[in-house]
Amino acid sequence: MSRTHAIEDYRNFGIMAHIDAGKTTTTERILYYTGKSHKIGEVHDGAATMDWMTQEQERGITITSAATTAFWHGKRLNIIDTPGHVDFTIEVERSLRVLDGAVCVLDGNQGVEPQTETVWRQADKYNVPRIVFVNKMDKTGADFYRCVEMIIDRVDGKPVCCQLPIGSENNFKGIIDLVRMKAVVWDNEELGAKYHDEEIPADLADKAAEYRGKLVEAAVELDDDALSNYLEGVEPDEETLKKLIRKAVIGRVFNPVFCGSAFKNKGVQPLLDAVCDFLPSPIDRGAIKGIDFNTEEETDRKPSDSEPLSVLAFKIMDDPFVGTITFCRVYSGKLETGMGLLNSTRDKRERVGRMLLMHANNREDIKEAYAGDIVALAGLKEVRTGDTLCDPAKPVILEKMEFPEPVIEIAIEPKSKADQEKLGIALSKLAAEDPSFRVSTDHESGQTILKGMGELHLDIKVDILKRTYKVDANIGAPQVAYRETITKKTEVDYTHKKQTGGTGQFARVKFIVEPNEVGKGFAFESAIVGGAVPKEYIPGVNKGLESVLGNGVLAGFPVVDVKVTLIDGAYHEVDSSALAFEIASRAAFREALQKGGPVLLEPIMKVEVVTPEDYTGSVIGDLNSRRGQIQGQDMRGNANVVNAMVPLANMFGYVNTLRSFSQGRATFTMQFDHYEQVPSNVAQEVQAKYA
Ligand SMILES: Nc1nc2c(ncn2[C@@H]2O[C@H](COP(=O)(O)OP(=O)(O)OP(=O)(O)O)[C@@H](O)[C@H]2O)c(=O)[nH]1
Repeated sequence: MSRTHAIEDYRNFGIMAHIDAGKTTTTERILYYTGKSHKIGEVHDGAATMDWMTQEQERGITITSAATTAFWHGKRLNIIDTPGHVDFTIEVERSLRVLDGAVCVLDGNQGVEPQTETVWRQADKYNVPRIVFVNKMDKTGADFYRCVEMIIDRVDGKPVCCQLPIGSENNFKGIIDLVRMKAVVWDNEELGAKYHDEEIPADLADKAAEYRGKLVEAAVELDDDALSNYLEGVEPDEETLKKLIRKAVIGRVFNPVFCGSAFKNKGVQPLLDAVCDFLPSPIDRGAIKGIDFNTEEETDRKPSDSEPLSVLAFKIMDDPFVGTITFCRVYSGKLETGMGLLNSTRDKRERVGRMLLMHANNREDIKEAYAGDIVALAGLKEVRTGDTLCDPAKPVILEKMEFPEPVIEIAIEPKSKADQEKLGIALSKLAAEDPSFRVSTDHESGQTILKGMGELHLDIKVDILKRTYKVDANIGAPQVAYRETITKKTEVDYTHKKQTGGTGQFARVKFIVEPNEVGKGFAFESAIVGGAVPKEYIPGVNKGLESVLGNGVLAGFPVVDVKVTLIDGAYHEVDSSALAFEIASRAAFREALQKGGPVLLEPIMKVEVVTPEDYTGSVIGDLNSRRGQIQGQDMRGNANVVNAMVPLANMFGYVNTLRSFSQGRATFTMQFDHYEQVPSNVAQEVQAKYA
């Protein structure tokens, strides 16, 4: 066996969108037209091929990213489904890492929505080239040109139209292809599989000429020859124009815009052509950066089969038939079944057992995979999302992923010993799959605490625990993940002395404890000169300090952004030990936190409410009563958009409140923004509740 497609003919791409913009429907159509899926699974039937898990189907949102391989006009497409819900941004980031390009799907009526903004910015962060598909052109109120404007206003994108819609709402018939200057019209049969070229309708000729002009002007900027020809009145031919657009996308100079209606089966095939023509191949993306496992020096891996093997695990899933499967992207080299690998992130050996290629409705066992491929490996022992797998003889660690801190937590109490065991196994699997989901044990109560990015995120985990793993448990109410810090610099001098029969314990430490920069966490430094505290006791000091970090003095929340400097101390030849220093440091640190003006910090969420004008007053009044700070208001179409910063503590159950006073017409999204000091009256309540 060898490669079926040259690496230049690969398109690893994702579809990103705000919830409900039509990602799943568009993906379904793509799979149908590429011939791998024989029945279109409508989302409202809950049968969409990309929606794998029951939980997702019931909720109608795509939670997990699955990767599917399809073929179109000689190109090999790996479609990586990215979830749109705000609680799962981590999944979006994770898939963005392994994409070479993306299609950003907009709802033609809603345009750029809050979550579109979020994923757009994430795509900026990972330098992902993208094209835009304005979907739902058949929907009442759909407005292609407004969507294009919103790409500029909302996300500072550079939209350039490559198509224009013909008709809209019920009369949406097809598109004008501005590259070929042809109309493309769909026949209403075979689910839109048939379509044909026509001349551009006379009433749209001027508009088409105007937008063609804009497209050509933007494109010729990318090439001196094309520009000078253009200035002399010679337009680029079709092939040249396509090349220039491709260059613009890959260099992230502008974002070509396409349109259609996935649901009404129009526009998807030209979108696939655009994916092939304009999105980058792995070669266009170049080498991936990494760190040499042995020398820790920077290195890279070129997208080539002849380079040493490097593979990134980006998604772990439990599959009912195969067990745990790990979705991986091969960046360089050749991967074969039976091969021994190094998980360089964890310094653990693995063996490639089964290797699968996922198609829309079947999975194919394969023996070999090449640079650029996205495959699923079954039976790996200990791989987590973000780990690198590589050739043990040429080990490399590819870029590490960063994950935000969870802001919400719930306690879970298994009902029986058997449930306790099932819970343990299930939690370790869930945590491996999703690094934004954490598990810890409460110091005092001994309860198991689940931590996540939002209410829905944890809801879904609990659902999986109960249904997939059959864990019977009591679940506590969701709680805010508070933190503690200090506001003042203090000095403490503490001596631990104990005489018990024979040898005693003696240790003295003197610390300066002060606020650290926000977000910098905890820092410890020893400024001891001379031998006031011998080196061998420093680890004891550190251990003592760290033992306090998980359990602050106000209400037992984690302590953050504190800096401790050891400036002096004393020891005793016989009675001192690391343990004595640990005890002294622990007590000293607690004393310093008490004296340092301790405060509680709470997560503040960025909230955006979209509401019909009639309810704007109630929305604002309600947000104010939730300690919200209104940041601004503006109009989107005929709806009012209210932006606010609101403490997470006051956002529980907001979805129901909003729904009831707006008759279900207002919607909202929120995401974590920053931690902020809790006002003192509220802090007292929190302390009373937790302390
Ligand atoms: N009118 C119209 N409705 C569409 C179109 N595309 C999708 N829809 C509908 O919009 C709803 C959401 O579509 P999905 O494909 O599930 O959207 P999604 O972006 O995958 O949603 P999540 O997976 O929940 O993020 C469904 O009811 C679709 O039938 C379209 O082109 N026109």
